[in-house]
Amino acid sequence: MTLTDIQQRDAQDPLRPLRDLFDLPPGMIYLDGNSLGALPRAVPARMAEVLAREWGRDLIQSWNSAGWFDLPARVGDKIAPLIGARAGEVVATDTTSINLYKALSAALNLAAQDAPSRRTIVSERSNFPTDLYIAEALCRERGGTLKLVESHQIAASLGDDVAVLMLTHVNYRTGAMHDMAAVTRAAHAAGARVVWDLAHSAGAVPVDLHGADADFAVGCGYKYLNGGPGAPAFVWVHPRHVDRCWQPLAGWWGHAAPFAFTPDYQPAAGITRYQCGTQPIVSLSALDCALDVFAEAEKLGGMTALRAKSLALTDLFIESVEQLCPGAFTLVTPLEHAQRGSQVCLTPTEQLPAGSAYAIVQALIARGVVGDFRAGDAEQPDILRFGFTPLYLSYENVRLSAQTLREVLLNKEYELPEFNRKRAVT
Ligand SMILES: Cc1ncc(COP(=O)(O)O)c(C=O)c1O
Ligand SMILES: Nc1c(O)cccc1C(=O)C[C@H](N)C(=O)O
Repeated sequence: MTLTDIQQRDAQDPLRPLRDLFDLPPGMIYLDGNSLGALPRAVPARMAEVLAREWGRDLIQSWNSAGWFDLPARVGDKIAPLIGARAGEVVATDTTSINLYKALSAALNLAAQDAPSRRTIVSERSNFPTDLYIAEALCRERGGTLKLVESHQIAASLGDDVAVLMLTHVNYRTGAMHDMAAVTRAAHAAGARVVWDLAHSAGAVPVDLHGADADFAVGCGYKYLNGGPGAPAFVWVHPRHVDRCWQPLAGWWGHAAPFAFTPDYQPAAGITRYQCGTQPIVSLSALDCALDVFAEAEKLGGMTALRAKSLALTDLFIESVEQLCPGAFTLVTPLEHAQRGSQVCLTPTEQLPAGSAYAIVQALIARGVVGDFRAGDAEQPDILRFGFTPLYLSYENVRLSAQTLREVLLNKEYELPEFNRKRAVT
């Protein structure tokens, strides 16, 4: 595809107006919205209002007058249509790790009621570590077993000991996406329930939790939902399960009558019981405001249009890297659209020095193309990871990123010492 073709595609892009809703540094091509979403332009003014008026002037009254107390549910209602949930079924609260603890624990509680011999949690070895750590801790606490398998072994691993299958919909290192409906169907047929981590899906790919008949889901607020660093996460539980048991962090925000201050715990009906304690209202307000971008996106075709553009962007990046950096990288992300999230991951071939992935990413960042690096081990290769947020990226951005990658390789910039110094966050 020529530059003129690419520019024509941008000119015809129906989602083009959405880019103006973001405040991105001039000259930067931001390919890391899968780790920390960009700042929506409306957020700073909203934050100033929250600080000056809601906190500064109205103080304690804002719990009622500014609706602070209901904010987790209101933000949840904005997330619900992006993940195929209904109004009143989602709360924005706590972190993904904490919500996972609550959801997994509740799923184990359901199994303890329905089929007490089922005490195993199955997950993928390549799942994001926090998911595995939380599952491991829960199993230690409750005497269950965590069984880790490869992707192709999931169906075969669902024996009659399995209570829960815990999966991340889009893998953080490879960008590979599960068929949520098919996997959920297989798990249910085997007598297990499924907890889905939507960290790399919510706001990036269409998700239909009800359509897939999922059981539990959690996800991040700071990635494709653009809620800002440390933004609250979210949790959803299917209505058939939600009132059947407590979740373990039964704090007062999940009580049926929190201001009755009774000594005993009575869980609130529905997803409210998945709240624990006082929420970070300033952060929640930023996420609340950031989600308005998706209301604008809805007018232009919503998640279906965003998905079409995301696939076109990742296709163009894959094609451009093949053309401009021939033989330099192996594609880690699946080529098949149905199996691809909204990111492209590459690993260097033997054409490049071993261990050069980190330095290549740093050299790209120095040139204004921001992706990230994920370390590998004996089984998994080092990875250059590029997230493509269709809300604010253009086709020209994509071509320019591949051209910049070519220049980094031609100039051997990965050899420079300043790009080989490892920082704490990669
Ligand atoms: C799949 C997945 N789950 C969870 C998390 C993060 O969880 P938390 O928000 O608790 O740090 C991430 C990324 O940080 C992730 O990629
Ligand atoms: N959650 C993060 C953090 O607290 C600091 C730095 C990066 C992150 C990330 O989002 C990592 C991310 N989940 C990943 O997919 O690698």
